Amino acid sequence: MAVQSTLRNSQHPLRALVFQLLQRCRQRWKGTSQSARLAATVALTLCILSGAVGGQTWNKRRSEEKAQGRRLLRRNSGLRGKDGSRTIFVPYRTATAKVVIHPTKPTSFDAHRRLFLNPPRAARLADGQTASQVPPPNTKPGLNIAFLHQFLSLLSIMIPHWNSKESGLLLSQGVFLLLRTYLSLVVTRLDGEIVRDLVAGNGRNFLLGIVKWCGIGAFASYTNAAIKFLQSKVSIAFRTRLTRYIHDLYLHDNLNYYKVLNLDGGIGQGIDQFICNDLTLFTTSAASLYSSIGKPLVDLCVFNYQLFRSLGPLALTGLLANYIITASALRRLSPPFGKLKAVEGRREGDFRSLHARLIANAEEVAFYGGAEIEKIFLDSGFKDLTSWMEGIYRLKIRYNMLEDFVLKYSWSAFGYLITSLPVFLPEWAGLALTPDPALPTDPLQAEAPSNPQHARMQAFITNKRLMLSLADAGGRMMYSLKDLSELAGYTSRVYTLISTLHRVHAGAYTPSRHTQPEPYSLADVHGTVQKGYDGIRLENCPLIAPAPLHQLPGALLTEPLTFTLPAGAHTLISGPNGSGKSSIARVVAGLWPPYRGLVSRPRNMGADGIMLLPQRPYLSIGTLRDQVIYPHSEIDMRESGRTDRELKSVLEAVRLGYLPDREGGWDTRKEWKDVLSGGEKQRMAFARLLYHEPRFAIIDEGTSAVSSDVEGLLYETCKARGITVVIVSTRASLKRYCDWNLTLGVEEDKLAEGEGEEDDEGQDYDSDEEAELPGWEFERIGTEEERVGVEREVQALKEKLAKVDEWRQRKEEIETQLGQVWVQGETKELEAPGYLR
Ligand SMILES: Nc1ncnc2c1ncn2[C@@H]1O[C@H](COP(=O)(O)OP(=O)(O)OP(=O)(O)O)[C@@H](O)[C@H]1O
Repeated sequence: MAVQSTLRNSQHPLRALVFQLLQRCRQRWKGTSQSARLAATVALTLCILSGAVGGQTWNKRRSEEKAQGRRLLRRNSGLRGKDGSRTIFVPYRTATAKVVIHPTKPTSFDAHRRLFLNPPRAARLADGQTASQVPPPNTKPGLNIAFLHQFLSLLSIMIPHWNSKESGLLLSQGVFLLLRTYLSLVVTRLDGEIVRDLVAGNGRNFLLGIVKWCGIGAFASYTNAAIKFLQSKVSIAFRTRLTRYIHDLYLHDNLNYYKVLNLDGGIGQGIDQFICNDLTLFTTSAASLYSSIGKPLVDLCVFNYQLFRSLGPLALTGLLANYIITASALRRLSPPFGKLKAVEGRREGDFRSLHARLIANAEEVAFYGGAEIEKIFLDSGFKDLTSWMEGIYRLKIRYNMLEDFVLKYSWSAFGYLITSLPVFLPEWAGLALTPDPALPTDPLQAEAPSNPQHARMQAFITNKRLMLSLADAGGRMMYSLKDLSELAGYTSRVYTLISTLHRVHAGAYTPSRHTQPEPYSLADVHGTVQKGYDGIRLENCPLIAPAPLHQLPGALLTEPLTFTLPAGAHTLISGPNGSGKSSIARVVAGLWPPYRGLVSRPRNMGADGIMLLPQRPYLSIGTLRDQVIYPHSEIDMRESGRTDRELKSVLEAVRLGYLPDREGGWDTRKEWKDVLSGGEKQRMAFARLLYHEPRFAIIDEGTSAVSSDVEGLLYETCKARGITVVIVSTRASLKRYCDWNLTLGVEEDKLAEGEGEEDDEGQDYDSDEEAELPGWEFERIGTEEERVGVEREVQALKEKLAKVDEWRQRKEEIETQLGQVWVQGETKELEAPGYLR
């Protein structure tokens, strides 16, 4: 009995609890009166009845919802709630599943901005100066305070309230994790008992032990499966929260999706890699962290305690010293996994964007036959990625060798040493040597082995298993440290994405203290945008093409513009290529910031406001109907009371009335950008214009691929529907549809002729720097001056035409003279010229 483990002395707490509860219920039932039992029966009957009625109502509502879901799914549509939420239906197995999406509240963005744009000084680590660079570029992803801050900031998005779904999932996972540790303990004890009974030749107890083993095994398997399931659920829940948050911020009305790529430039072009890949890796890693660190931590505490009881304080001290020494050695020798993972993510993103580029421009590349060169680009992108990954694997070899040796072999050798303590040094062994008389007697105690050999065997097996479990827990803990470093890398990527989006959203481009912003950089924006003006107005507004990175200065394109377009002032914006015509549309749409001056425009985009048709026609995914009503969805269309019949008349107005029949109806889904021709795409853009009927429309080269007979019809139809058109084009012939002409890129000398006139309008051309810039002219089409000019031109042409007969006669004379020379040559060969002789 000297080395008998005390594990067998403690009563099963679960068994005791169940027993106690059953006892209490039995006593209560016996003590209740007849009337109380009657009341309970009536209450139970009522419960069953109301449950049945409720169930029926629920079932009816559910089948109605299912039918509605199927209908809406077919139409690519959904429902909109009063609180701004959207209910959509997605295919799920053979039916549909209802998904309610609540938009992120603006106040949540405001609350989070502090976390993402102004982290505590300690969390910035490398650079406390640069406020607009969060995290600063030289902060290395790794296990440091910055990581803690970044992770907690992301956690506040992933678990917004203590009573959210994610907290519930984590709690249930925690319960299962504890249960698994408890079951491991039970298995450990059972293992010792089975071996003991086997060695003692106690067949009945041995078989009983095997049956118990199988029962516990089944339960443990369920527990393991439940833990994995809950881990995946947590990962998906985290990903859903973060993805929706990022989508709300990215696709905000503030046009962050354009600005983050074209103005900020902080995260390059690979934002899709951040959202689709890095976010998944981060959430998977974060969800597994809970079980991969939580479980070993609990195991370590419980198993250490059991070993302490079994093997004594010396063993515990040895174990703890072993952990501390090996953990610090591994940490010191481990490569910077966080940083390596972050760079790998960026290279993956670069490679992915090369493919995305090829997909988007497949036709153009095919026309040029550019497969070879594109392959070189792709191969070199892939080479960059693989050479980086090979570097990581090379670094890992050394570390994995060390890790394997330490965690598998040196730890088990150490374990044998520890478990041998009671054998070789019984006086150092644990509390098992002095059984506590106060402990309740185990029912199996009676069967405790009387043979010290068997007892020693049992204790050894139990302790060995405990040591193995402990080594396993410790090993997992060490592996988790590596996972933690990788998580730091993913965290840094996701945090960088969200902080950049917040920076773009808030326009937080303040220069660092004691420094001046670069002129015309994003920190030097002083213009004003006035929304709600019934027209388009620019006042002293220079056109500046932003630099690809927000710290750099932008490029001035023209002198400051001043013009006003009220309703009905149809205008042509013309000028040479690259003079900044489309840039005016960008400034008005809010894509580019107003660096100086004032920009006024209607408040709404679309109906009763302003609409801009881009130079490259865009066709969205979805049905044919979705192409006409874009950017409306079918929900918006139905809510505004529009019908398919109206859509048909809109298509007829742009000479596309044949499309619904040709394509098989309004609900047909196709890759429309490949189905429609260039001219059809442009006419579809006009169909959208006629559907939305804005007050103002800026049409950028909107009819360059449309046949000339339809071109006039499109503009005239727009004007007839009360849309004020602003045509951006290099073709002066479009003047005929306009009343005003804004010409950009006007030569300096031509501008000088009208300088006095411009000065009267109060424009400022004094600056030497600005005087070198191309100028502009804004004039009315069809003025007296222009009419006289055109008449003079016509007169000149008439005079030239009158001379045509005279010139024709002269031409004939010359031809006759030349013919004579040739006739001479027919009879007698012409002599060679003198210089050849
Ligand atoms: N996103 C951008 N970032 C930086 N510069 C840009 C950007 N977009 C355009 N530019 C530059 O701004 C200048 C004006 O471009 P814009 O597209 O307004 O010219 P445009 O007059 O419309 O030309 P085109 O007649 O060829 O369409 C060009 O030199 C162009 O290189």
